[in-house]
Amino acid sequence: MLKIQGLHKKYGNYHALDGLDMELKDGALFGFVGPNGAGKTTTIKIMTGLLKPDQGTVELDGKDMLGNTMDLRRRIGYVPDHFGLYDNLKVSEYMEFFAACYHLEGFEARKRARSLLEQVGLGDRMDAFVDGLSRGMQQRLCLARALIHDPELLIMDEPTAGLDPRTHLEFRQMVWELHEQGKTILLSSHNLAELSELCTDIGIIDAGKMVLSGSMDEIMERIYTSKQIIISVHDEMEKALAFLKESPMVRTISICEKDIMVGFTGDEHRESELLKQMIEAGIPVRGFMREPGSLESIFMQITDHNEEKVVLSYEDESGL
Ligand SMILES: Nc1ncnc2c1ncn2[C@@H]1O[C@H](COP(=O)(O)OP(=O)(O)OP(=O)(O)O)[C@@H](O)[C@H]1O
Repeated sequence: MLKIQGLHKKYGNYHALDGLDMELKDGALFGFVGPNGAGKTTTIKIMTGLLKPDQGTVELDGKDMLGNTMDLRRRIGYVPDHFGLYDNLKVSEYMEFFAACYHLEGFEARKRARSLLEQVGLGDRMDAFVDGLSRGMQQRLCLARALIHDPELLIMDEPTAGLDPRTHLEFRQMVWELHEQGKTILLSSHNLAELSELCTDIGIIDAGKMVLSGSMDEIMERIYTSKQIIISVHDEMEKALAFLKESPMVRTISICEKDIMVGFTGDEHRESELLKQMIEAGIPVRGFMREPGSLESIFMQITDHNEEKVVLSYEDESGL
């Protein structure tokens, strides 16, 4: 649906986006994750036509959008990180104001506003003033506003920042329902754990570049296979090493104290095959396990610039 290629954006001498590529598939619930200052908001502002990049393309269904921001805005609903609400309006007036921006007026506008407000749980707040709403309610109002023109793609920048746990949970439920109803959704956050439970796809941005992206299943598989297998054998170390060198799925072998660390490209099934073959070859295996690791630990490694980037080196080698 949305394809971004080679985005560059500088603020003065600071390179906020440095050749960012990104693809958002039709129907995806995409988690756009990165540490503070990684370039999420800058990317989102370019996607929504609010900021011009120095270089790069943004296409929606194969059509260039940078020169066609009116079309872009018709097809996208945007919830910014700062709500920018008009405090002195009533909730219903606020919704009707935005409906009018999309040429929706009168009965149709009121009907659509009421239906959206009910959907986000603000049906009983039509006559309340916007500035009297709690932060969670203002967030939901912003969401209703972003849906007023029934956009195909909904983009939300850090939507859960500052929400208490209960409101947070309700918000996630709402996002999930919108996704079930067929909306393509992009949510940004610096909290990977939060998005990994909700999203179908994840893109991790760091220092203005997309460093890892794909469906949750693909990413979990990559993470799993990027972890080494730790094998310990009773004596017979040489025999074990000779065997492993011949195994086609073994990518790297190193020795750490008495353990053999094996970079292995196979899945869980292949992993148990390897163990079986080692035992059948008469190697006295005492221990055999994958290194523990999680999406969160990989995120920390990717975004900690002092550490080796495990997933990236794996990606480079495997060509995935
Ligand atoms: N208008 C601006 N002028 C100068 N620098 C800017 C401007 N907007 C953003 N930046 C800088 O560009 C970098 C990327 O900012 P951006 O807001 O896109 O990151 P982000 O990933 O959304 O961060 P956060 O999670 O903190 O909101 C940051 O270092 C930020 O300080």
